[in-house]
Amino acid sequence: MAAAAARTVGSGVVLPRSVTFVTGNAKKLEEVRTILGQSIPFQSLKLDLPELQGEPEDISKEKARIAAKEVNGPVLVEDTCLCFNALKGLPGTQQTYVHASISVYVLLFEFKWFLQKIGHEGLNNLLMAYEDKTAYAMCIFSLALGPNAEPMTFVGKTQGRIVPARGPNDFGWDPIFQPHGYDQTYAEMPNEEKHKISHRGKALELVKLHFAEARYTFQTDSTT
Ligand SMILES: O=c1nc[nH]c2c1ncn2[C@H]1C[C@H](O)[C@@H](COP(=O)(O)OP(=O)(O)OP(=O)(O)O)O1
Ligand SMILES: [Mg+2]
Repeated sequence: MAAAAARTVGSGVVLPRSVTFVTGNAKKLEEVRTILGQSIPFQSLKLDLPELQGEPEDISKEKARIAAKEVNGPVLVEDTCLCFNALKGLPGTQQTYVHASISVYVLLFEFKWFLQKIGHEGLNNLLMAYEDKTAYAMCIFSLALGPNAEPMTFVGKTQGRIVPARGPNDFGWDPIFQPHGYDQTYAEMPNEEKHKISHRGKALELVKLHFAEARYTFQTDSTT
């Protein structure tokens, strides 16, 4: 996971200032604020980072590199994707992965544009011909301690399935994702419930753990 983590664990590394969480997505920021609470001092910056392509982990790391240069300081970014386990030959997707040993294709969407284009119903329709409606939500946070530091990544995954939309429509594909073991969609769940089991909640637990171990201190602590 974190290449630089070993170097920082227990060392109390001094950072020039608190970490900036960079995102253009207000709902993400709201969730990150709620989940992190007072555990990590951070400020936020609204910046539309480029929608990159490639392996999810590389996308997230590259976002962090770009953001760290912009901010010229420590940054945290994240990239989220929804991955359908059994969907072949979808036109126009960015990535097609062969999954494990069985030749099931996993399609990774950049949902920002995809969801906007075809909507919740469209996403359900894509799976109409397939028995396998399973999917997973994946969130990859990248932490770069500065513009020249190699980003560390923290991955959270939640398994579930794609269902016809239920619940409030105020965050992306929340209404069509029903996590395994629950009879509610993300959108129907109370926020605290979602955060306990969500891709973002899990990834942020790892981020918190890293901060607890690394014991960063900040030269100018501009906690907002
Ligand atoms: O928990 C979530 N529940 C439902 N939908 C979600 C969630 N998390 C991200 N999403 C949506 C937002 C965007 O349509 C796409 C991810 O794209 P992604 O590039 O990571 O987000 P973004 O461009 O909106 O913000 P950013 O500036 O941080 O890149 O999935
Ligand atoms: Mg984005």
